[in-house]
Amino acid sequence: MTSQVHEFQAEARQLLDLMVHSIYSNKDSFLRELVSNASDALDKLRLAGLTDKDLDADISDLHIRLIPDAGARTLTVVDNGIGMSRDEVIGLIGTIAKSGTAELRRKLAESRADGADTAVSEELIGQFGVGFYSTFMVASEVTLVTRKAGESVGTRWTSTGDGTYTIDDVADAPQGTSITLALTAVDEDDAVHDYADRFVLRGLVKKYSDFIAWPIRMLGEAPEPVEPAEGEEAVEPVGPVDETLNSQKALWSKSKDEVTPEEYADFYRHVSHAWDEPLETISLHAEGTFEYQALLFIPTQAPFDLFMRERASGIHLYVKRVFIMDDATELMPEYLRWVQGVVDAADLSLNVSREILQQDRQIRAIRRRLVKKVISTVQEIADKRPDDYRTFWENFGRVFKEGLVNDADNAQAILKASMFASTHSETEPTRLADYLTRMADDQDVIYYMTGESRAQIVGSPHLEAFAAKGIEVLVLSDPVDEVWVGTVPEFDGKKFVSIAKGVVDLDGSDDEADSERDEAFAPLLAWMGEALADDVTQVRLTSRLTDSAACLVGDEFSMTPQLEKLYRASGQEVPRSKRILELNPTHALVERLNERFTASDDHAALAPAASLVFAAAVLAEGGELADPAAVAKLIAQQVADSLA
Ligand SMILES: Nc1ncnc2c1ncn2[C@@H]1O[C@H](COP(=O)(O)OP(=O)(O)OP(=O)(O)O)[C@@H](O)[C@H]1O
Repeated sequence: MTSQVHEFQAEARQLLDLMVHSIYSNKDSFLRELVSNASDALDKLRLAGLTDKDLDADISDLHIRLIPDAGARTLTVVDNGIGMSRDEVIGLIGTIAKSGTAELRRKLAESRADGADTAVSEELIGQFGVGFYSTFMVASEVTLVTRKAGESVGTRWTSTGDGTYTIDDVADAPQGTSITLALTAVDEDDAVHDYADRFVLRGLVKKYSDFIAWPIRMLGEAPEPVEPAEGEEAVEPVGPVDETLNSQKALWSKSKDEVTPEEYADFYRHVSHAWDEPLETISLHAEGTFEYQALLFIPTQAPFDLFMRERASGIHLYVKRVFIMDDATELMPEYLRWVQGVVDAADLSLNVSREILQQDRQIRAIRRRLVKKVISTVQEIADKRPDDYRTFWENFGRVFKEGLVNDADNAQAILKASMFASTHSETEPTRLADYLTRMADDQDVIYYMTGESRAQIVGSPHLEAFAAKGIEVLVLSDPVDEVWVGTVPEFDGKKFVSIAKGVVDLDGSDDEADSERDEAFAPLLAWMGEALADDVTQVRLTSRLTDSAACLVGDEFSMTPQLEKLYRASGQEVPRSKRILELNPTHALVERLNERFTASDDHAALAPAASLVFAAAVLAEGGELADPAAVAKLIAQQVADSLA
């Protein structure tokens, strides 16, 4: 195929544009990205070499090489790794194939609207990770030459970072990938350093990529020619010597006090392809039956694709320092999918397959231990670093809570490390332990209400008497909350009780007065139960209301309307369940209804009022009316009558 000019995909073009005009403060990071990609490519080739005996590729001396050229002002980063086919180059480099692209597009549009101010672009780069494109922060033109292991023809890709790139075939490309940057002018004020300078490169590799497992080599400066001493023969000039710039030490095999926080942070960015700082680093060295080392990170920022179905695990699996796979989902449950890092197991085969991993006893044991460690670390952050914990919770809380549904064994530990909005404070969520300390002596359960939003829950009539009596109620408005409250019965021996279900007795009952009142209302309640039989199972009195006339409650085991809605949204058939209509006997509307009911036998005349009481209860909790038009008609009629 001949030379072809292609256009970048729209998102890729916008991202590139952001890079070319970058005000991102850390320009040096382009090198970390290139080395990281090269290292991944070497990992992949070694693995392919181990598993595919027929692969025609040389894996004898896998390495990365930096070739600075001060005269030409270029820097070339070469690896002899897996390389890319022509289609892969177009697919991987010309487009952003990552999930979360829609989100990226939205953010890019926002950043344009804001005139791409620094904060937006830093945040965007931090969350999305721009990888290869970061080269355009320091290069006016980038040329990539690559040949995939096992293929005979290579590909050249060139772009100046405007809207297009050029693709050519290259007959004699060496296996692997070489990326040449035509460097822009040095601008110390803008943090663009001299990337053709060996001294600068040595420093950057040491700083960002020291732990990379493959050697990163560079030819040193040619030694000054030695003048022969008088009478001696001229010394043969020696060429420059190859240096290895990194120590190649696997950070996960070191103990925590041997590694600096910066080294951990750079390693985190390498494994996660993220650009933020780790919020916490967990290092585990297990000996005994199953020997393994793990180095895990809790990120500061949530990645774009946290909620995408196809998001893989962030755990890289190694066996005795050999990279095996970068998405070992078997090692971390889905609700901890934001954990990034490395697990290096000593006793697995290098050829281990996914199927084997799924059944492996050792993997299961490691996973159990890692899960407990991650949860206890979250709890420690919660106990000791409230600000960091808030950051964590805002980013990952909703996902973390999925564990309450999926990991019964750890549910109590997850609850302990979680926080929940409550009526105690509008802005500050509460830990459950704190809720317990605020409970009155005679309260022995934890009250909660689920709903679609805080506003809807707090405005619902069910909460009235709780608010009036100052009883704290958890305000649970994430979809996952609807589900976990059905599976986790209690915390610390205290039952979770929905204030929208079952019977509530908050008026400190005076039994005699109650039974008189019940008698007085009984005929009305029975009649209303029949009149509204299509919509409710029963009509009864309640003490949970103070201002409203009526509300709807489920029985203790029924689904909430929100949960029904969630099921329907996920395509499952659920019958619309009827609930109980509760009336507030101290409300004028209910009192008058009863007076009219007892005064006349023409009960049918009260049917519209009964229907409206029910409709108002549905609306008050933010629900949807089955027949809004009919209700609107009823209202019009009743208002007209009252104005007559
Ligand atoms: N040196 C290389 N050898 C082989 N493939 C490469 C190389 N550099 C990049 N690639 C391929 O191109 C893809 C895109 O690279 P890029 O750096 O843009 O993103 P990334 O590394 O996948 O993720 P991130 O943007 O989060 O860093 C890589 O995933 C890899 O498949």
